[in-house]
Amino acid sequence: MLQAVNIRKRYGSLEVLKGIDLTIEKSEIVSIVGSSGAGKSTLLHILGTLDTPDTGEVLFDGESVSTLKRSELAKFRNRHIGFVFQFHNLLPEFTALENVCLPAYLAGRSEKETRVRARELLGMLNLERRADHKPSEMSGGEQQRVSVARALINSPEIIFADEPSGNLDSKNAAELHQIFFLLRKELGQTFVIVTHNDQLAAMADRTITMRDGHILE
Ligand SMILES: Nc1ncnc2c1ncn2[C@@H]1O[C@H](COP(=O)(O)OP(=O)(O)OP(=O)(O)O)[C@@H](O)[C@H]1O
Repeated sequence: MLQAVNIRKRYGSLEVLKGIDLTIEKSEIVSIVGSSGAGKSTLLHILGTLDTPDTGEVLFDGESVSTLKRSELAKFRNRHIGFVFQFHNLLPEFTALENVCLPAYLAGRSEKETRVRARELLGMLNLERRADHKPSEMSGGEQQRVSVARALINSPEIIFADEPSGNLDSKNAAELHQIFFLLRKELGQTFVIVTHNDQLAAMADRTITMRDGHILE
């Protein structure tokens, strides 16, 4: 599904990624671990097309995204990729349901169909009773689950998560991790997750360890 070929990235004199090659298969849950500054988030942002490599290529289903223009890339990202970050980034003035629906509206999907799907996803994530609540009226774990529903609304091929449980207590973190595996079982969802959480890394199908801009075998 996803292939990265010889990805290099430099910030000034600092070479952050030093030739990364990796492949992600459909329905895999892959964790990326490594010490602070190893280049994990930089790699995730490049794989997720939020950032561009200096050299190398990212291919989705064999097609390179490096030739896409900025506007085409935004459209591609909206349709094919979901993101979950450490801080949920929900819009505070909107309800859970509205937050989940937004990426679908941006993709031009109908309001009626979107709201039905958003309610289904909120139900899967045990949030049906929170649909009309604003983020400030929900717990941290609930807010993060809403951001997972938002990431899923356009049925992306792949979800990239950067420290998704980094801001949660251990109970809510464990619940979120179970949800990733539930979504893989129910929807065949593919995940690439940067994490410092040993429990999540141990549960993943595959763990990629980074050190100093390289992947350790
Ligand atoms: N926009 C940027 N400009 C300059 N340097 C950057 C930029 N983004 C990242 N870096 C540097 O690149 C290196 C790798 O950063 P990155 O965030 O990818 O590491 P990480 O492995 O995700 O670390 P952490 O676990 O602490 O989040 C760090 O030294 C960081 O300071």
